[in-house]
Amino acid sequence: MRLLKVATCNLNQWAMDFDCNLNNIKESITRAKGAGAVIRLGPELEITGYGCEDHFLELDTVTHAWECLKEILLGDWTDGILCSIGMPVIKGSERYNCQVLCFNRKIIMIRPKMWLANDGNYRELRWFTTWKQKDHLVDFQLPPEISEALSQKSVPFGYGYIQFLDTAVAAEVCEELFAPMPPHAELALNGVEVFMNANGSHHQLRKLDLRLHAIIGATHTRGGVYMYSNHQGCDGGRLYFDGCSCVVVNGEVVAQGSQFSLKDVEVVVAQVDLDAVSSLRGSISSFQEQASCKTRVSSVAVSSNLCQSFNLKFSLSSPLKIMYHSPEEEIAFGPGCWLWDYLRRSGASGFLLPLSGGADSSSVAAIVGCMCQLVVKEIANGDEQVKADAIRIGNYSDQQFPTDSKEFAKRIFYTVYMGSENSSSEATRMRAKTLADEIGSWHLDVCIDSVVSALLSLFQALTGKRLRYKVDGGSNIENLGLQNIQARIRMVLAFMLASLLPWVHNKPGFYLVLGSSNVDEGLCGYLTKYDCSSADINPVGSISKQDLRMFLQWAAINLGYSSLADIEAAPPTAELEPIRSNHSQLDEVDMGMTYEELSVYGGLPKIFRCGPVSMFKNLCYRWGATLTPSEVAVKVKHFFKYYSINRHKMTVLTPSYHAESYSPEDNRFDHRQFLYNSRWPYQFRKIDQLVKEFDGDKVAFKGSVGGGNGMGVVAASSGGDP
Ligand SMILES: Nc1ncnc2c1ncn2[C@@H]1O[C@H](COP(=O)(O)OP(=O)(O)OC[C@H]2O[C@@H]([n+]3cccc(C(=O)O)c3)[C@H](O)[C@@H]2O)[C@@H](O)[C@H]1O
Ligand SMILES: Nc1ncnc2c1ncn2[C@@H]1O[C@H](COP(=O)(O)OP(=O)(O)OP(=O)(O)O)[C@@H](O)[C@H]1O
Ligand SMILES: NC(=O)CC[C@H](N)C(=O)O
Repeated sequence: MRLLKVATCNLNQWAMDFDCNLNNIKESITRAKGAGAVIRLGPELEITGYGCEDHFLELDTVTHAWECLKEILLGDWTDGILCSIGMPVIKGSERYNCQVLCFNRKIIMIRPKMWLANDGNYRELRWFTTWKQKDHLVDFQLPPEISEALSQKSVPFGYGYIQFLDTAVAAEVCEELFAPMPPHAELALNGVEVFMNANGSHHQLRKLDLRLHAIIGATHTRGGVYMYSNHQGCDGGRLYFDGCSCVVVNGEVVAQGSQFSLKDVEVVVAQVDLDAVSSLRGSISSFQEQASCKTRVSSVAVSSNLCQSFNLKFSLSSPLKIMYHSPEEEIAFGPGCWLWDYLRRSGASGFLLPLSGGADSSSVAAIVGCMCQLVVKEIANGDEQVKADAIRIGNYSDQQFPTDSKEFAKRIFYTVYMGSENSSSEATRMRAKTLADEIGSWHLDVCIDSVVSALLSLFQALTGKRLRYKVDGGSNIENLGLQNIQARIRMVLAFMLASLLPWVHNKPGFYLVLGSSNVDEGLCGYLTKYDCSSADINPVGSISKQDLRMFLQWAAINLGYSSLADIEAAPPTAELEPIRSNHSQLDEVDMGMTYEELSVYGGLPKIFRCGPVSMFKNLCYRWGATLTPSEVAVKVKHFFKYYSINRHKMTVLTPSYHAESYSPEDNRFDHRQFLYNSRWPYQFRKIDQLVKEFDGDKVAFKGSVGGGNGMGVVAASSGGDP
């Protein structure tokens, strides 16, 4: 037997905070060594933080990374343990995203990333170059101060592996795992038994499965020990890196770290037998055949052993049942942990939320409540960092600290119901108050009518015109104007209260304003620009209404906020128009589309890259059992009209937690123009031609393809005629 103890970790790094990052790295190595591990893997670009973005273009960033690495190498951290440390490295004039492999106070090899992540949220090619010289390792001259301090002039740089006396170990950097031809296949044929994958991978609802499938697939049929390390937390942007560092042996998970946590450092250790890898490989004839004619990959020899031989002090890690969170839990814990990092790092003293008693703002309130519950639980588990942060944010004195989530919420969370004559239905007012009581927030109930009427009087004095709602005989313009005044006043009041309420209550600092518009409203623009959707941050901005409603049902039971069940059951309404016996304002009626339809529309342009015409064709298949092509055409045109006239609103969307692959967020994710010809003359004409062709025959497009979410199957090959 060749027994090996390995450690990987989740680290909560913060882009550009070198002290924080270095401390976490040192702590993780200390814990890995304490557990007896001989390999320690850390996440991608862990010294700088993954999300430094254009700071990577600054030479300072790379210099500071070397300074931190020097500090690690000058101490005893790497004694007897192979450490993979992620950082940027400049070689000649190019900058590479690297795993620096260190052992016994020396750098053994530098492995630059060969396939960069450059889609969706990722744009690594803006800062890094891919390493292309796959066939040999080159000599890298260490920067003079490093070289002097380590008494080491140069180090092998490039694609290759480290050959120890008793095993071979290689790095595979994040995206490389997901590439069509991942390096681990060739490395396995070259005898590499242990793979170290450093990641910067973000949370997205229902995504973990894809990641684990790739890791399991990497070693299932070709054998190997696959170590995966990821960041965990908000490192300064919209993404939440969702940990899940793990170790997989021959396709089975034997150690798995948490996906969501408030911890700064979590070390995951596994004890494995490398003979299980060689034995599996020896039993697969095709592996043997391909290995016998492999392309040789370069290696660096290290004359040390990593493994122990058979002994009874060493137990082997057994295969685990993989831990998956439900999507509802993902919504509670991902945004909850992201909010905590944001709060503790922003210097704010809490959050303020305009709480309407509707589904969206109530979801945000529940997520803050969940955050408070997580904080109290983590303190009870003995986490000193969370305790110190909570004492500072909650302004506790005399050795006090949070022990009850409602008491903690009272200190750090204001909720404000801002009723107007249209929204003061007793039902929504009471829903907001009951929920606030359940969560424990400091709740205020304000009437904004006097401010609204002051503005209307000013307008009348200025123009001589008095505005009327449509139900009172006013025009569309008046109707919208009246709604938007209320909506925007709420935003102004929210910011005023967030900055001044702490002063009123003798608390230090300021509160962050939370927004709560959801992804569907963003897509079709059903929100007032610069209203309460304009806040400091928004934890649900890329979550669909459908998912939020599921979350509310779950949270009513699992977070103990039972009033959320009533909130979920109420029909969504903006409550900006007067309620009359023959008129009440409902979102879906106002928008001319349902939230269910919006969830479908959302996926087609972004995930499946459909323009209006292929969206029409795909929906003919999906909805053909119940709608004629001309009815589908009307819906598609309606969506694209509102999508395009309101796209400008996405440019000022409040920074939101990224949770969905169809987020329309314009700043970092879904890059599109914001001035459109909203008549789409060319595309709509094409749709009309198709409608004429098919409606003429009265062909019903029966047999919706795919089922399930139904958008994938046909859309992926978009363009096929129905
Ligand atoms: N192409 C363009 N590029 C840049 N900016 C452009 C623009 N076109 C208009 N604009 C600007 O946008 C303005 C129009 O947008 P906006 O002021 O939002 O107003 P608008 O989109 O006309 O109305 C807001 C809509 O949101 C609905 N709503 C529903 C539920 C809740 C809430 C709520 O807020 O609570 C609102 C409300 O019923 C209404 O349908 C224009 O006055 C102009 O300033
Ligand atoms: N009466 C109110 N009191 C406090 N805040 C409000 C009120 N009405 C609206 N808001 C705030 O403005 C945001 C946008 O209002 P809108 O009517 O579009 O609600 P929504 O997006 O359907 O959200 P919700 O489901 O929370 O009502 C709300 O999420 C809420 O934060
Ligand atoms: N940093 C990366 O290479 C990201 C890889 C991949 N797109 C992920 O989300 O995991």
